Amino acid sequence: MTELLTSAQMRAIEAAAIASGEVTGLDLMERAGRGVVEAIFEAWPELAANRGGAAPAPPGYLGNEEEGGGSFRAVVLCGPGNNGGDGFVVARLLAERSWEVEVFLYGNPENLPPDARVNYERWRALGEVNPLSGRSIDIRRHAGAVIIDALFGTGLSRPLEGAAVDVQRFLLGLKGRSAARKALVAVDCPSGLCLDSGLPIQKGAGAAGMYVPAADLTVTFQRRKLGHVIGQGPLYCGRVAVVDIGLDKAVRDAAEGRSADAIDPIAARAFAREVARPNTSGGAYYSAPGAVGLRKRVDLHKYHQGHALVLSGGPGRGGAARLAARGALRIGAGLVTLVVPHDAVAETAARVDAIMIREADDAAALLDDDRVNAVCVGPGFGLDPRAVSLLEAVLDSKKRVVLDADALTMVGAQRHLRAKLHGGCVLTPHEGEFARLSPQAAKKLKTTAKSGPAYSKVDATREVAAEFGCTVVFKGADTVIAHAAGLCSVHSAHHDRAAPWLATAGSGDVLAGFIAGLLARGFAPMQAAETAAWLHVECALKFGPGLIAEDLPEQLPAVFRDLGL
Ligand SMILES: NC(=O)C1=CN([C@@H]2O[C@H](COP(=O)(O)OP(=O)(O)OC[C@H]3O[C@@H](n4cnc5c(N)ncnc54)[C@H](O)[C@@H]3O)[C@@H](O)[C@H]2O)[C@@H](O)CC1
Ligand SMILES: [K+]
Repeated sequence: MTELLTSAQMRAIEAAAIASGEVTGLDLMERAGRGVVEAIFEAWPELAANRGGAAPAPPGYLGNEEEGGGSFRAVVLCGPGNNGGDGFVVARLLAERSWEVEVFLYGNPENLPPDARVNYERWRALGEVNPLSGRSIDIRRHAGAVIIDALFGTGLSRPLEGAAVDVQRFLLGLKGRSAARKALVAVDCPSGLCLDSGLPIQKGAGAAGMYVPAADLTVTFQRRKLGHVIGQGPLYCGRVAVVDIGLDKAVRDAAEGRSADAIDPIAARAFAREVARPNTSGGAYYSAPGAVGLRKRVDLHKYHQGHALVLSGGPGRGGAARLAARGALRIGAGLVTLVVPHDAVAETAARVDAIMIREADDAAALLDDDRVNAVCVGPGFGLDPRAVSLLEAVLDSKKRVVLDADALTMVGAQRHLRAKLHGGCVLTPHEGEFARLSPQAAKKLKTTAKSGPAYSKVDATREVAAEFGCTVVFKGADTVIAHAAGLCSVHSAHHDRAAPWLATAGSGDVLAGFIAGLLARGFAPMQAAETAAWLHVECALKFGPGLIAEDLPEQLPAVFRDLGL
């Protein structure tokens, strides 16, 4: 798990590091610019060929063809703040490697903040700075160039205007004509994108994302920001490289609440974390939540691995619950029982073997049984009065429960059910279900952001988790998981974890079953949700294209083997 920072958190961490005397702003800017250059060479090794990166470059000239190349070209677009400052560093470092570098500045050099100003002057010793305008960048002259977007980073607070918009349009015009430019590299983020939400900051609705050209590579510093992994961020950012600028300790101190006064306010707000490979060590034992991991202890029999109930709908509607039950069993619950209405028993019995079946009339007795320690309710469940009273009984039992699909619809519509939610509940809405749970939060999320930081999926998920007092898993390619107390994780299924074929009927039912199975095994709700979200994508990646929901639980054995279980 690594921290995902907001812009304010990053600023405070930088400020605290500078205030501590450990580092100066100029050092950080130099490391940032150097990191961008190194990330470019890592992404396109052929670009590192100029001078082989070895000989110190003589300053004061550009594009010396005789000095071993000099044919690489960069256009650096610098903005009015420290993001622009990073751009001047990049320009200098590339020029020192004999690149032809052309630099444009949006704004008045007199108004640059001090560190950016220093780097502006250092660049001026090497080359010119042109005022930025849409026309100033000639598409033909810059064919084949690497374009560095250093206009705005974490400081973006309002929509782009004037020449900045012209330039964005120009860059967008290049889209699809890959021969025209070598690459678009964004410093910290593609300018116009809000790094707290992954949403473009823009003037009007309808123009969604119009002025944020998608980068091929985004180079950010120390940690990914939320905007890199949620909303439209992953689409705009391209590949994201994270460069160490020496603030690792400062980030960890802040996240763990060890910081000096300057960072206290952010330590109080929980840091968001990125969901990573789950912990596989330790025993999972349902009576001892906390000491958990995916590895099963050899000395425990099936009752010690928990017993999950999955509530099913009526005849012809049990497929979703069966998928969830299969998921719960495969992920390691010791026992899984499908609870089905009387008239659906025969149909269900014809479809399952290792999963037990009980009639819905027995639900009360099952919910009274202490060995039953997790419930999954919602997939294919129905919305009729029988469903409502069963859901009520489940919530009254205070057992850990995953609420999905129809259960979310009922909770969204009925206040008295909502009042029964508790800390052991995990809600797993997709976008439509989320809007039923909280129309206000969904509306805010859909409103065009005219100023930064924009309201984000993390804000929305945290808000609903706090309001309902439970864990909320807001699904999507960016899955956000929030705990009532504010703890929050993001699982971003993009780039090397992109699994678009997960968007298939029943895949959410399997996820609900995975979470229920892990709850049965003794995982705490937040941990069950994080681990299930990771494994769900892992199963999809393992199977690949052509996946249908039934395939997901069947990939778990191979995934577990890969984890060394
Ligand atoms: N502070 C530091 O020590 C470091 C900062 N770094 C860089 O600095 C960036 C943040 O710098 P800044 O805080 O100066 O912010 P930016 O450079 O992102 O933005 C500059 C300024 O532009 C103004 N602005 C915002 N939206 C605008 C708009 N639409 N049109 C015109 N002006 C607008 C704001 O006043 C903002 O302060 C990071 O993204 C990163 O690239 C890195 O160099 C690492 C070290
Ligand atoms: K930028």
